[in-house]
Amino acid sequence: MAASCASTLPSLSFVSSSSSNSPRRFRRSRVVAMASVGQKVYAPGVAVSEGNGGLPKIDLKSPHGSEAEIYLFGACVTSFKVPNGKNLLFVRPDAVFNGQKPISSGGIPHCFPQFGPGPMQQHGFARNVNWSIADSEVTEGDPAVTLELKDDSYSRSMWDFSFQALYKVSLHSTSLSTTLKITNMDDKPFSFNSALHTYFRASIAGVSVKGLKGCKTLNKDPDPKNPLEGKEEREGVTFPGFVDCIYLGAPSQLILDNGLGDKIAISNSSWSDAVLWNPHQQMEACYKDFVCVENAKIETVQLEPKQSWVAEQKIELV
Ligand SMILES: O=P(O)(O)OC[C@H]1O[C@H](O)[C@H](O)[C@@H](O)[C@@H]1O
Repeated sequence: MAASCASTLPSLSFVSSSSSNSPRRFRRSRVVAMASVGQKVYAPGVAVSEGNGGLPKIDLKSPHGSEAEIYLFGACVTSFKVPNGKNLLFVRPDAVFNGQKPISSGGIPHCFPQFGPGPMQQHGFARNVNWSIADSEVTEGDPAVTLELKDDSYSRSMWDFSFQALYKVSLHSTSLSTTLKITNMDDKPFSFNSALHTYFRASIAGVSVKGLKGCKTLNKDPDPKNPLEGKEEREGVTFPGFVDCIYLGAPSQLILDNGLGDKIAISNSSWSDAVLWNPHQQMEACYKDFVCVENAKIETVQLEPKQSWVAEQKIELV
C-alpha cells in the first residue's frame, strides 16, 4: 500500500491551510513547499540533491539496491541502476547541463507536445523547461516521485494552450515505471504528439530489438520530412548503420538485447508507436555505446477540455 511523505516540517502558512478532507492536495502542498525551502523531507527513498551543472535532481533509492536520478530540468531520468550496479540508461558525452539547452542527449528525455519535425522546435518544449515536484510516495519500500509541468508564457509562445502534465517515476528492484498524464486545462480542444526518447546503454554491434515484425514503418532516413512507408519484416532489428525509423502500431512489449549481456523488456500502455534511432557515424564518439528505443505517440492525440491522456512505460531487466 502506498504511503505518502509525512515528515516534520517548518510551519508554512499555506501548508496548514490545506483542507483535511483533501489528502492529495495536502500532500502536494507540503512537498512543493519543502522543495521551495530546499529541505529533504520527501518520502523514504526520495531525496533532492545538486546534480551536474548545479541543477537540482531527484535521487530515488529502493531498499532492493536499485537507484534512479531525475533532473527537474526537462523531467529527464538520466540514470537507472539495477541492484548489481549496472546503469541501463546512457547519457551522451556531449550532454549539456546548463539549464538552457535540453539534457536531450541522454536518459529519458520528453518529446512533447511535438515529436517533430514540425512547426515547433524539434521534440517540443517539455524537455527544456523546469518541472516542479508535485508529490512523492513509497509503496512497499519502492519510492516514486511525480513531477508537474503547466503552461506559461514560454510554452504559450509556441503552443497557445493551457495544459497540465504529470509525470510519475516509480522505482522497483529491477524495473523503472513512468506514467505521463496530459490534461487539457483549456476551454478549447488541443492536439499533440509525444515520445519518451529513451537512450539505452548498449554495444551497438550486438543490439537487437524484437517485437516489431509486421509493423508499418515510416523510415526517416534519408529525409525526416518525407518518411518512406514500409513494413518491418525482421524478427529482430539490428543496427549495422544509421537508423531513424518510426513504427506505427507497435506492440505493448519490445525486447531489447543491449549487446552487453542484458535483455530488457520495454512495456507500455497507450504509447501506441515506437521509434528506433542510432546516429552511427554522425556521432562517431559515442554511437557504439547506445541505442534509442522510444515509446511514442506519433499519431495525433486530441483532447477536449478537461480530458486527459495517460501513457505508461516500464523498463525491466529480464
Ligand atoms: O538530437 P535530438 O533533437 O534529441 O533528436 C535525435 C533524434 O531523435 C529521434 O529519434 C528522431 O527520430 C530523429 O530524427 C532525431 O534525430
